[in-house]
Amino acid sequence: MLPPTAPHPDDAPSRGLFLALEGGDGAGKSTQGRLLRDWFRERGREVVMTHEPGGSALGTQIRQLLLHGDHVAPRAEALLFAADRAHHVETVIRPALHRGDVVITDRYLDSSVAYQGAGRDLDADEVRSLSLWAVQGLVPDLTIVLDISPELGRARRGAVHDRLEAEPDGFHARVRARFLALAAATLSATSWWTRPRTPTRSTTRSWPGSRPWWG
Ligand SMILES: Nc1ncnc2c1ncn2[C@@H]1O[C@H](COP(=O)(O)OP(=O)(O)O)[C@@H](O)[C@H]1O
Ligand SMILES: Cc1cn([C@H]2C[C@H](O)[C@@H](COP(=O)(O)OP(=O)(O)O)O2)c(=O)[nH]c1=O
Repeated sequence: MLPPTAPHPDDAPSRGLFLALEGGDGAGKSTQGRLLRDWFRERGREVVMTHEPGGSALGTQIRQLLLHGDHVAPRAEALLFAADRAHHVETVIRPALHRGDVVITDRYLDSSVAYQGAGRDLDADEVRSLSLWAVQGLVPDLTIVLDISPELGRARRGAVHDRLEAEPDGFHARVRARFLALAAATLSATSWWTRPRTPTRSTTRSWPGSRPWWG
């Protein structure tokens, strides 16, 4: 496992707010992200809405390889998601937080733990520490996990499937179980040493229709 890296000097407590939306495919992350963005904008905050994989120009190319290319070996897959995340944090997320903006990302580190660490046959702790190394310990102030069953997720997505979405329901069931376990472990075990004052919190709530989950 990779050793912990020193916190990045830009991650001072005075920076912006970093929120991550996580969950299975079709859980409603984009929908809730837009509602959250509007909520903050109505209150005068600058909001950067972004996503992984592909939240940067380089990331767009990595996304193509990951989601629409041929077979990718599981370890190569984990490294490519981590590379996308490293570049995304360095060029998009950290500068926005430094300006004091609210950053809302559709997927972040927990997606790698769930998809590569539980969906694939990789060690989840190793996958987490790979990503923590890639982002120099930057964890969200709040992670919101939206829960969905593999069956409902598939029904919502319709006929179009990328390489990960095309995995069988058993894969998505393992991913779901890991997301729920991450949400249950309200304070992530790794966040306290990276940024003790702003630990990652996770929660699960169901919500009716397309209302915001906090409404
Ligand atoms: N609460 C909800 N109830 C029913 N359908 C929803 C709900 N939230 C989102 N949807 C629909 O499900 C589909 C996937 O939603 P989306 O927000 O794109 O999910 P994700 O970003 O997690 O893949 C979309 O067609 C969206 O309109
Ligand atoms: C960020 C991330 C995503 N993924 C997967 C989850 C999704 O199946 C896929 C793409 O993300 P997704 O949010 O579904 O993108 P979109 O809604 O635009 O299609 O990548 C991982 O396997 N590991 C990761 O670290």
